[in-house]
Amino acid sequence: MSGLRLALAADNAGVELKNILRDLVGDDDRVADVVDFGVPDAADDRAYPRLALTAAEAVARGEADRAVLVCGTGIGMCVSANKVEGVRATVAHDSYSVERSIKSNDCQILTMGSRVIGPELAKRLVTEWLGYSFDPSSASAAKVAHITDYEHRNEAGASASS
Ligand SMILES: O=C[C@H](O)[C@H](O)COP(=O)(O)O
Repeated sequence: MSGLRLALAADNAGVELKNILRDLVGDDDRVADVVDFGVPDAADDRAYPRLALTAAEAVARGEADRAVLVCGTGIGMCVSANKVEGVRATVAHDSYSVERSIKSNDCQILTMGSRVIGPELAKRLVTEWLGYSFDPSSASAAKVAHITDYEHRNEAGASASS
């Protein structure tokens, strides 16, 4: 895959790792553009949902193809981003989960916890993550479509069992 437009965001717990990852992806030929939604440094204490929702909305609008979001655990960023319609976000700190988040689940957003993972492993995982793409002709596609269908039906008041 080439020409990815990436969004990045972090709260003050994750900003140091986010900035390290920004340098990494900025040097990656597979990345066409990087938008950093902040925070710029640890003095900025905006809460993680504000950063996550801003970045996830950019993904939902198609302004970014994918995003990497960092907080202390990755959990708050993940929970927040998943509230945005059309977004599939996951926290992942291991190689297999990172791979399957794309190949099985077509997740556009990877979240990480700076208090969970070290910078070198995080850099390696993001480098791997950039190399994966979802195959819309795979058996996984219908499963992901079920999620999307639910979102659309839920707008109309349907239930998960319908
Ligand atoms: O999931 C939340 C993040 O880890 C955040 O960086 C820290 O949140 P807290 O201050 O509420 O623990």
